[in-house]
Amino acid sequence: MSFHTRFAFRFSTVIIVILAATSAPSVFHRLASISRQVLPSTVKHPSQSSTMSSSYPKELEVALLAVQRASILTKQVFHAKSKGTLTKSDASPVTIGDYGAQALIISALKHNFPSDEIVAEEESTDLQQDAALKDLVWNLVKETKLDDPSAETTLGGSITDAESMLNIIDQGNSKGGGKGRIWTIDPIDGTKGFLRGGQYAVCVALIVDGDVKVGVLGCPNLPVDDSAPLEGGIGENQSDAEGKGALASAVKGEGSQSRPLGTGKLQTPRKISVQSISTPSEAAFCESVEANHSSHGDNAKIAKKLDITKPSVRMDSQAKYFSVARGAGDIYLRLPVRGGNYIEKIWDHAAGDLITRESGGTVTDIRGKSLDFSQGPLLTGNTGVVAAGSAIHAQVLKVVQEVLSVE
Ligand SMILES: Nc1ncnc2c1ncn2[C@@H]1O[C@H](COP(=O)(O)O)[C@@H](OP(=O)(O)O)[C@H]1O
Ligand SMILES: [Mg+2]
Ligand SMILES: [Mg+2]
Ligand SMILES: [Mg+2]
Repeated sequence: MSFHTRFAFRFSTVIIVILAATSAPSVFHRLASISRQVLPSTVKHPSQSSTMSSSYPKELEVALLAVQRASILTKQVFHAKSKGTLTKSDASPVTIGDYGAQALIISALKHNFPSDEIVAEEESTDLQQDAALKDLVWNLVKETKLDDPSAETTLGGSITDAESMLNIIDQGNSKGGGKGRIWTIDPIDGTKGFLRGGQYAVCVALIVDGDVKVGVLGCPNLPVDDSAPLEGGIGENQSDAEGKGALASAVKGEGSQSRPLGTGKLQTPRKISVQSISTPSEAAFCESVEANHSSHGDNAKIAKKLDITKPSVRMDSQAKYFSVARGAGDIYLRLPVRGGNYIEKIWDHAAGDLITRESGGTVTDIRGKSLDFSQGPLLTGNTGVVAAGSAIHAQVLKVVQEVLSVE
């Protein structure tokens, strides 16, 4: 790094620390006031909520609270001018928000379920080599708390110092697989969306013997209102202003729910379900903003063949799964880019896949196979994703296969 680059970086580091310190109270205040205005009914304590009847009550409660707490951290970074961005070896971005959220989530999971394994997206190597960035992440992590002390006690696992934080980030290094209890974490899914002020999601799922049992998605920039129309555009005007911030969850066999994201006690959840359209021509469909993550051209051909007239809605992250699951969108296509050989990662899909299926949707790859989370960190057995309401999925898949010439 040249002296000038180093100076510029240090300078931006100082600015972000100041911004984080000065903006945090107002962000908290604003969030508290949002939850008072929009969310009148709060549950008394998470353990008394509807998570009680679940077959994974503790797992669901901890995952919900962990996502909620990590989202407080990501929202602070979202509002900061400089987000402490590094470029990883695969040329993708990672920010102090990704590292901080991962540290907080892993500490809660390890505290509550010490023998479970974790497959998480980030690792601390780049952070170890950058003391300024590490301090920045540590400052965020140590300051971020839910505003309900009993929820903080439930999460537990407070991190003592920056070095332990690095160690905790790297506890998400399990190789995954088809045996035992494995959590998968995407601390910020849609980092590119996060950086450009669009949609992003904090994602946690529990996989047991290869099968997703619990899924939670925190989407700070999605509307609280499940019936709000899908927002288009690439997201410059998407934000976590009043009325935004939604938390989706599902437990296998028990349906799926949405609730306001909040900052402390879990809010009362509502059941969600896909929209009951029976013909794809009425569908609203969503796709990645990034053209190299999913083939926009093939999506357009498929939409045309299905007589879909509404323009596709482009949004980043697993917010797409959540949108289909609550009936705001109807179809999410993630089609392999021609000539590419990308293999999808489990943390980009586990929570969204379960939430969509538990909402009455069907999720397969382009061959009609269910997503297989038992193969390690990668979805090596699958190509692409076709998610839609069960009533229209077969018709959509047929056209996907025609357009992509899938045998
Ligand atoms: N060439 C590629 N094809 C498909 N997905 C890709 C990709 N490169 C990166 N991704 C994944 O796409 C995710 C974002 O998805 P979307 O485009 O739906 O927002 C990224 O998650 P992260 O942002 O967590 O890194 C990343 O894992
Ligand atoms: Mg990433
Ligand atoms: Mg991701
Ligand atoms: Mg990510």
